[in-house]
Amino acid sequence: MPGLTVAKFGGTSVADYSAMQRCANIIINNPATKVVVVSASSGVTNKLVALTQATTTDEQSRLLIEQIAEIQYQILNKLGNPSDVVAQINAVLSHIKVLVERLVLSRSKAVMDELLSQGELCSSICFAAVLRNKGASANAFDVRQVLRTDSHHGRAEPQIALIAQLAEMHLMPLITSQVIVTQGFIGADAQGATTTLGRGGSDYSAALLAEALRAEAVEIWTDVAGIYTTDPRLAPNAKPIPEISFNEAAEMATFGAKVLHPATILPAVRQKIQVFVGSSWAPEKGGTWIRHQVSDEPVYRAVAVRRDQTLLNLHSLQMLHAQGFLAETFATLAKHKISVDLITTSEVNVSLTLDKTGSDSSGQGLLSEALLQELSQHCRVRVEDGLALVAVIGNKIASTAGVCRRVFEVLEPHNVRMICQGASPHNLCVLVAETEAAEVIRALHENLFEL
Ligand SMILES: Nc1ncnc2c1ncn2[C@@H]1O[C@H](COP(=O)(O)OP(=O)(O)O)[C@@H](O)[C@H]1O
Ligand SMILES: N[C@@H](CC(=O)OP(=O)(O)O)C(=O)O
Repeated sequence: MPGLTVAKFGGTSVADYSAMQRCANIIINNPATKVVVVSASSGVTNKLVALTQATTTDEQSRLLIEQIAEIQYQILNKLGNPSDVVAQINAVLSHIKVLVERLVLSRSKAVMDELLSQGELCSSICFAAVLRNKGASANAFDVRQVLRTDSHHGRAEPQIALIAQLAEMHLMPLITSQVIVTQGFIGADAQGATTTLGRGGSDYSAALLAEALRAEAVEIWTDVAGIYTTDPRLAPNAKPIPEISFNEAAEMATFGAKVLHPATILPAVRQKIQVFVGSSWAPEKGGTWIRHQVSDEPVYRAVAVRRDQTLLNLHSLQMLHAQGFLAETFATLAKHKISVDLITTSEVNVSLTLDKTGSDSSGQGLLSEALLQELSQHCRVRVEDGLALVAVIGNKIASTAGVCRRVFEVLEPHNVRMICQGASPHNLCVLVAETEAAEVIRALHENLFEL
């Protein structure tokens, strides 16, 4: 649809009534916004994840459900408790209780996904009501009617062609006359079972819907005024980036800039849809435009960090002058649905880090006992945790002289476990102890952006 904007509001932006009001003003001020994608109110998905854990006691579950209800009731109270909206929220809250009981009987991943989806269902119902309260014609819409995925619960794969067809059929006719408020993060498989796209997946949902509806722009409204040269919480001197290319933004997201989910960029790249990132607290501050082509492509664009990294070190004498060791290793990892991130090799060792991007919504670890046992059959396996991947992101990094010197001069006091450079023109990354990551980020940011 020409001129259409899809706007996504993250958890902090729809945390409570006043946050929702700020977002409603943003929507009302831009008549091009016809589709609104919301995350669960801040903290709700974490509480739902806690409810899925086998270790959570009945008493803890009761408290968690009470806290989730309290977040919704505070919003409803400020709205004057409209009876239809209260009834819808109560129905969701009752369903949460039913799902928690069902999980006690069977720890099914399908039930877990359905439970996790309830946060987004609540926030979309409340947010549509906030918009109506301000005079807008707005309704909540169940995204599961259009966001078709496979059945890989916890990390479902969207089915692009079907999403386009379903959106054309069910969503397009609605947006000619009203604003549709729908859920990020969740979808449904061919049987109608609820699925989730992995933690932080609402940005991805917004981009998928924008692609399906052939929108002109996607807006990601969050709690920072755009993408910064590094996480402003880590380095107070981080600067906002007014414009950035798809490639650079994708690298930043992949390497841990939490402000954007890594998969968000894919639909935008496919359809050349520009993406805006801004602050719902201060929309007047502007933000970052992510575009296909940008006027400036500096060598150093940003520094990002991805925490909670696992290094897998595989040692085997069979590797020496032999063929097939890596093929066998990767086949085993693929069988266990693990994708490898970084890799370095020596004569008898391979070190690799695991890709946790869009990791399973249930928060379960990637390395299962079965996988480790299978790998141990053909090599010695050592697992190192507590690591963080720090990435310098920019352009022509691999072909610019002096980059390594500027990066390594600040790394001197730190033990670097692994270095990857050269595979991509857009990054240079180092693996360091998680406890040193913040210091490494600050030092790199100072050296590359503040001098
Ligand atoms: N390079 C960066 N630029 C801006 N924010 C960043 C960057 N890296 C990490 N962040 C963090 O991302 C946060 C926003 O992401 P998130 O909390 O997932 O938002 P939301 O709940 O709106 O989806 C910011 O508060 C900021 O701390
Ligand atoms: N609520 C989901 C999806 C999401 O994207 O949230 P947020 O936009 O707040 O990161 C989560 O917490 O993972």
